[in-house]
Amino acid sequence: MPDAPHPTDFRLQVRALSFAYPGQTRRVVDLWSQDFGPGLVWLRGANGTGKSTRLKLLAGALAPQYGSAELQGCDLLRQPLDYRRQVAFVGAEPPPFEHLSPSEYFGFLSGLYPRAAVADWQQHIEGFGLQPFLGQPLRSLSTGTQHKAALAAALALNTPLLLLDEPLNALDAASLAHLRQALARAAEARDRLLLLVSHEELGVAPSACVELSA
Ligand SMILES: Nc1ncnc2c1ncn2[C@@H]1O[C@H](COP(=O)(O)OP(=O)(O)OP(=O)(O)O)[C@@H](O)[C@H]1O
Repeated sequence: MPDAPHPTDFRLQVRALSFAYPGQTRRVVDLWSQDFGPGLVWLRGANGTGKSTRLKLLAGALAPQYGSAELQGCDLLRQPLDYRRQVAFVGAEPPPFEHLSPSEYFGFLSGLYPRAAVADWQQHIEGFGLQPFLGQPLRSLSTGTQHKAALAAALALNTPLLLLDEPLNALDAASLAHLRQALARAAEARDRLLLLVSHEELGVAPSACVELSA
């Protein structure tokens, strides 16, 4: 008889998720079904295979025309607030709320996400060298510094699902080393998933790779 699932086990089920951008007939994501367990999963594929679009769909930032996803028993479409409280996403765009400083940005988000941890935020501030920028509006910071602030905040929210789009891009050596430590920890986790898209080598062993074909 199979073991009963452990209460902390992680589960994301994607079912027939389908999406075409407005005004286009071609579906960039077409009936995508996939089961994900915990750890660090690398979503790979050639340019234009819809990797970024898939992360945005799973983040709830784009609405699918068909299909859905279930995260820890919460349905993306039927329970959107409960679902989104379990997801953090860092895309290619600068973080929203550009008038806020990194400290205010994390303070705002930590009120929305139940597992956000100030101690983790401080550890990522240090790892990404963000101390000098904590009080400055995000919009006044360089693109790389904004990206690091977004990564630090997303990592410190400790959501069951963390989605990162090209997180290694444009990072200085010390920040890259810090992010790689975080990726290595994510690969060991049993109660959460870090799903990432990267054209760069990760520098750590992922738990699994998902290869998309054109
Ligand atoms: N906002 C948008 N409006 C219309 N089409 C879009 C939009 N964003 C992406 N696309 C199109 O959707 C397709 C998939 O794009 P997406 O960025 O998801 O692919 P990707 O696999 O992440 O690509 P890459 O490896 O180049 O980053 C592409 O053909 C792209 O031109």
